[in-house]
Amino acid sequence: MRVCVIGTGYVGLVTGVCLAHSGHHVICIDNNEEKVKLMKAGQSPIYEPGLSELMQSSAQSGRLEFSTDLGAGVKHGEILFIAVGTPPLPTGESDTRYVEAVARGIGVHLNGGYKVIVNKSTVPIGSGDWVRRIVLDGIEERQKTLVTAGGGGVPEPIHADFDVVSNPEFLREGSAVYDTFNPDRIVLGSNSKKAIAMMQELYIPIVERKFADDPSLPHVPVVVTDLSSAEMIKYAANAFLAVKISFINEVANICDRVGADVTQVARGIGLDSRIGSKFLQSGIGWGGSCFPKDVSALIHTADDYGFQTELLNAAVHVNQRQRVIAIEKLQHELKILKGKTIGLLGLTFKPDTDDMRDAPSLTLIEQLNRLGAKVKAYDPIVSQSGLSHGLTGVIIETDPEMLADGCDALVLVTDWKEFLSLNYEKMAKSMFNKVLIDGRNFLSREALEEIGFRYVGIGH
Ligand SMILES: NC(=O)C1=CN([C@@H]2O[C@H](COP(=O)(O)OP(=O)(O)OC[C@H]3O[C@@H](n4cnc5c(N)ncnc54)[C@H](O)[C@@H]3O)[C@@H](O)[C@H]2O)C=CC1
Ligand SMILES: O=C(O)[C@H]1O[C@H](OP(=O)(O)OP(=O)(O)OC[C@H]2O[C@@H](n3ccc(=O)[nH]c3=O)[C@H](O)[C@@H]2O)[C@H](O)[C@@H](O)[C@@H]1O
Repeated sequence: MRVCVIGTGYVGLVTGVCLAHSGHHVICIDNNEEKVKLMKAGQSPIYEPGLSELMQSSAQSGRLEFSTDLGAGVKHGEILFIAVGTPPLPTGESDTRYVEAVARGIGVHLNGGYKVIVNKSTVPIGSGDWVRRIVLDGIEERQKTLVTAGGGGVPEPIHADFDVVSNPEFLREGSAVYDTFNPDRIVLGSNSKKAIAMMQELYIPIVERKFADDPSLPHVPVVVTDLSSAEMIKYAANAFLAVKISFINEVANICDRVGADVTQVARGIGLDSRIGSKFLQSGIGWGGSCFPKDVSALIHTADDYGFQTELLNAAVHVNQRQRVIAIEKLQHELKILKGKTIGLLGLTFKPDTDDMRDAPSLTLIEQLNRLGAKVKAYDPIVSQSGLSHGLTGVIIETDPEMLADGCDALVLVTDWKEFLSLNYEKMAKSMFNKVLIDGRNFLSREALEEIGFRYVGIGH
């Protein structure tokens, strides 16, 4: 099928590349010229395992193109994906201005045959109908320009036939390509049978697990709903996962006090199939570009209807406290932090991504600076990129041993695999105090204690 994906962030680029790999003809549109130039040259603007290889092979096959020309993209696609960002406003609401600009742009360029317009971006509940209206506004805008250009004559009315579908995305950064080819479900929300049928056809290779790790698994379930329910599924899924992490973090804090080990507790409860073992890893709190913004947006939506969320507010509150738990632990070990040097192992909000949006490391840097500590950091991706990533108040070291040099404590912030095999013995030798706060319960307490580290986990 012919597909146009508008917005080439994590979601748009991965969607476009994976659909092209599935055999569709895809044009990816972005209004950032630098990004498009990079992608045309075969380079991925984001770090995502496996993406560059797939991007290059799809481009070579002629099924994947990149452009800044929205008009060309709209003309090409039978299915038009809106995949631009919906960042949080200071109020917690979702900023839908980029979606609005794209929907209007689609309307301005729409002409001819039937199109399915897909909301892939995470958008507030009710946005499907709103997008429809904005597209109609765009069509009207174009109609007016035709009247003006026609010098007063009556131009032909623009023929534009389209439906809107909500198709929320559930991929995780760091495993986005894997998640796209191995989804737990595909959600399609629309009141148009024709649009749903086209979306089902588009996803046949993925539903039939053509590129899955285990092609013998049953087909991927497709959940067909109305527009609002599909939009709600996205928010409810992220909110549930955030609540689950806040829950285990609360349990970890109790473990710390009573002397239990949260990693053993998580295993013990996670084997109950009603609970499940995933997303029970306690640590220094959830972050990233989506959990914080989506939970806030859902709280805000409820508030718009005069409904006060209790559980979601508590999950956010627990998370805010958790994001400074490493500071409490450092103060407990080192007492005064003013003048001390703290080394952060990892900066990104999770491993295998270069994304720094709402990363817990940012809270730590800010708080440590406020308390007068000197902050250094090493991150496998951020340190290599040579870019500052807009970070202030932190010295970026180029290797873990330089990071440890002169430190009073190390804090493991991101569970990058390479941190499992660092030369901690050598690192300990150049530290003033051998304290290691393991913010992800990731390293071996026994091995580190043997080297002489004072190891402090989170409820562990
Ligand atoms: N990042 C993630 O892992 C996930 C994100 N989502 C949702 O997907 C949406 C996109 O998220 P990301 O990919 O992280 O976004 P992003 O912020 O990384 O990328 C958005 C892209 O859209 C482009 N753009 C903005 N306005 C445009 C316009 N008028 N025309 C063409 N391109 C335009 C930007 O240049 C940028 O490349 C958001 O709603 C997000 O909540 C959903 C699931 C996972
Ligand atoms: O809407 C989105 O953008 C995406 O948000 C999350 O994906 P992502 O933010 O990439 O990362 P996660 O792996 O979910 O981790 C989010 C945060 O929770 C933390 N986390 C995760 C799991 C866990 O057990 N404990 C824990 O603290 C991570 O360290 C990270 O800070 C969801 O997992 C995706 O399904 C969703 O599509």
